[in-house]
Amino acid sequence: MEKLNSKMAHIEGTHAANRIFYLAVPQEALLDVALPLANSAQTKRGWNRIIIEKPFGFTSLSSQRDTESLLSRFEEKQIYRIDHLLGKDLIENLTVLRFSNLVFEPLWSRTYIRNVQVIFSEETATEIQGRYFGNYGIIRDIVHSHILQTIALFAMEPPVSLDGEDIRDEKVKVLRSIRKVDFEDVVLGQLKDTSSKVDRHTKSMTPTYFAAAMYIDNARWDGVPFLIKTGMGLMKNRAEIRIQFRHVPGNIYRERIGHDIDLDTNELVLRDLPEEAILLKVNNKVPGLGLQLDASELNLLYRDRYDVEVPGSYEHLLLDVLDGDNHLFMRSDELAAAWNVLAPVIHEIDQNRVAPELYEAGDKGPVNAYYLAAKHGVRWDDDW
Ligand SMILES: O=C1O[C@H](COP(=O)(O)O)[C@@H](O)[C@H](O)[C@H]1O
Repeated sequence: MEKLNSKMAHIEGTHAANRIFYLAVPQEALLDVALPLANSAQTKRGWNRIIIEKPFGFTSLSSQRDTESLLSRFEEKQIYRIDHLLGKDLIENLTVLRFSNLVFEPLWSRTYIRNVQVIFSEETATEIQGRYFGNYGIIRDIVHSHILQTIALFAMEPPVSLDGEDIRDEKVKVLRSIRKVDFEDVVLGQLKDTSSKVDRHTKSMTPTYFAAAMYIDNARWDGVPFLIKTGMGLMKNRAEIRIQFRHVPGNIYRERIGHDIDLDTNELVLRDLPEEAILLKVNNKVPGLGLQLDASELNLLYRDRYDVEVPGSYEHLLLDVLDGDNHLFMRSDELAAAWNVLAPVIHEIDQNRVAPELYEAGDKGPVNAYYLAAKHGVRWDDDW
């Protein structure tokens, strides 16, 4: 680190200079790199920021130890825990849509929302063959940061401003309000594969699929199920948030809808994959004589609306680091709160060697996820 410091000082010359250190190192090596760096490689002629790649700890305890050590050498505002999936436009749009349109924010609560679904699935299964995923699994890799941060941004109260700390203050309140997940409301899956590498992980029982029902115990979200499902090696790449609204009370068109009323409540879909779009399902009169209703969608397909190249999510987040905008990066208290949500689930899995349900590559994932959703009054809509 001293050599690194001299080398950088040589490049910087006599100019004022800021430094960003980007650490994509195994979690076990984090402190071995970060602490000497803090001692010997920081510039005194500008600011220093440190980017840390996930996973953010292996257990709640190891994460807490890492955080304490990091905070003994760095200030909180220097630390950027990066999860590139949070750099997707879908995530930023979540708050833009909600807080800059009058038509959404008044509906954003238990009064009008029946359930929320957060879905992230990937076709690829290559990642799970690597050492990292094989050891960490989908809960630490995707749920801990990506899914919980998405829920926090979705469910938070309006922040005082767009300042990173104001947004983080609201996110942490949501994370701290998530009820302890009931293990009955968890489905674990593992990709069935006959190749030797994956077979090794099959024996390790690392989950490659996770579905759960979560509840946020606060005044805004009391009783609203947040259904999450995420997995690798599934039938399609899919990243979306689906918001299903309640039934229209005393709907005078009930008879005209013609089929299952459950299918015909309004639904808002914010989608990143397979392609970026915002969809709103509304009931509409079928053209022609008579009065028959049909569920159609108002469709904002990005590729039709915008002729721009969407920057990669790393580009977005690295620019945020340069700008000192930390709202999409987990603060230490958010990290601890996220561990509090998931640590009991991870503990239960490890303690009782809970066997995941096996599923075929290219399939929809464990059938139990469908029972789980039904138990909470949700039907996964795989087609719309
Ligand atoms: O962070 C992660 O993201 C990738 C997916 O990233 P994308 O940019 O290809 O959408 C995922 O495969 C990996 O498991 C996870 O750690």
